[in-house]
Amino acid sequence: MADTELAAQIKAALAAIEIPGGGDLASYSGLSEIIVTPSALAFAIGVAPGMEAAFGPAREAAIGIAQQLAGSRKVLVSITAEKQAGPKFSHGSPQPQGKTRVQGVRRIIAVGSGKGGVGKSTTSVNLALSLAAEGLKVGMLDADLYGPSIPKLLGIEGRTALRDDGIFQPHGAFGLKVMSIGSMLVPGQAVVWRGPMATSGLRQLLRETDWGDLDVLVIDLPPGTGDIHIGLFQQTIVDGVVIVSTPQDLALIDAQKAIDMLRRMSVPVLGLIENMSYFIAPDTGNRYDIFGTGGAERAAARLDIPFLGAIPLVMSIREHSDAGAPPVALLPDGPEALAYRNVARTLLATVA
Ligand SMILES: Nc1ncnc2c1ncn2[C@@H]1O[C@H](COP(=O)(O)OP(=O)(O)OP(=O)(O)O)[C@@H](O)[C@H]1O
Repeated sequence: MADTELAAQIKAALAAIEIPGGGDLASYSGLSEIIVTPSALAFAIGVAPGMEAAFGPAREAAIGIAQQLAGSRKVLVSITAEKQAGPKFSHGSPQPQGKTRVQGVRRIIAVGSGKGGVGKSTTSVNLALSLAAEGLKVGMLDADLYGPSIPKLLGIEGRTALRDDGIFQPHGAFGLKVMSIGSMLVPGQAVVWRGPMATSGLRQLLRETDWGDLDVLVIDLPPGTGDIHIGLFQQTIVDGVVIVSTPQDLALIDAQKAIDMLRRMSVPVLGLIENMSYFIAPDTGNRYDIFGTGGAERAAARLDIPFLGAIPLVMSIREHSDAGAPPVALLPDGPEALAYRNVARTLLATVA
């Protein structure tokens, strides 16, 4: 059956569910679009603030109905309270309420960047592997719902992450426990989740994954500052965020914006990593500071945050990463891996 047909069939079946205040779920204006992917089915029920609990039974019934029709797909049905007026962050989002920890996860370190393409995901993966090399139990969550690249970087693309009881079973990759929205998509498929639905999709990935017992969960955030960041920081205790930047000024200006948001939301900024900092010539091994030196370090000092280190621009990082063999796993004692591992050690010293 085509995805659109299945979505229509589920919507029709939701007419059997009564909602608080009268009426049925199928014709309720707060019902989002029903999204069907090869291995997941997701929709959200938007409710007025304070009505979340009242809609609980309708959500349960919707999950039951959707699951019957969805086959082996993982069903995600979220209740999202509409935004209410209140003190504004950059996006006019609600004030943070109770933040909680994720079961079994001792620390969460998120990796962000001011803009896309600075190598945030590559850095996240190698940072997570470097923390594991220090003897920690490490998990990795790809929160970049709009461009999940972790499955590709860790060589788990195209593998679904499901378990019978509806709880996600993370993938094992190079000793990491890994979960990504990308595990539910076919390669190249765009994610159409937006706004509150993306936020609650991420919440489910975070909370409904069997992480077991982790010392650290590294979260690869989307670039910039958006609903996903705000939702995560409002609901979850994040021990700190590491910002990845390239040496160019423009990228640093964007990084400053991200740091500003974190400060406004009282999320600790653990430090700045300068990626693609200098170029190592593959033939001679000579170092070239193609963007000048020390830009990120000076920016870190100006922003009063730790400078965690610099990662060189090396062709082999790109080639190996894009082939699903991250340098820290492939050659843990190679020069590229050592650059990441030094950053991880500095980070651990900073956190300690
Ligand atoms: N230090 C590096 N040396 C060489 N290439 C790198 C380095 N870091 C990242 N790259 C390459 O740069 C490209 C972008 O990296 P990556 O996908 O990690 O960026 P990103 O900031 O996460 O991007 P997006 O915003 O799209 O998620 C990739 O092809 C990656 O292999």
